[in-house]
Amino acid sequence: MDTDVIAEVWDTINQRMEDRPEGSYVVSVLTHRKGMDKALEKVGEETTEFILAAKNGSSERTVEEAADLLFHIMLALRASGEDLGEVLEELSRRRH
Ligand SMILES: N=c1c2ncn([C@@H]3O[C@H](COP(=O)(O)OP(=O)(O)OP(=O)(O)O)[C@@H](O)[C@H]3O)c2ncn1[C@@H]1O[C@H](COP(=O)(O)O)[C@@H](O)[C@H]1O
Repeated sequence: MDTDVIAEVWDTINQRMEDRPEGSYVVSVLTHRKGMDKALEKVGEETTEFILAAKNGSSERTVEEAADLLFHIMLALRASGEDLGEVLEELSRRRH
């Protein structure tokens, strides 16, 4: 399982906010006029889509929607000024 991809995507999100390249989805969400609400709105949408996919029993859609949800949670974390590393450490502390 490639767990490094989470850290890599987080780094890309931070890099996009430094470089602000044209056409970047990350930049479009994180600089939206609605501010953090845009990222939170996307988390809400993707949560609903994930629930529907899981309830419908579609394996492919469930995987895709879970990826969308995880990604948008990362964007919302960044919009909140939180560090993904702290979340991963919290998860790590809960292991028993
Ligand atoms: N993982 C993702 C990722 N997952 C989903 N998305 C985008 O999220 C958007 C929203 O998905 P929706 O399901 O809501 O689809 P939609 O029909 O386009 O809906 P709306 O955006 O119009 O509301 C889509 O445009 C997808 O392209 C992503 N965009 C970027 N990434 C990662 O972020 C990195 C930086 O992306 P850029 O900022 O675009 O360079 C990429 O290299 C990827 O690693």
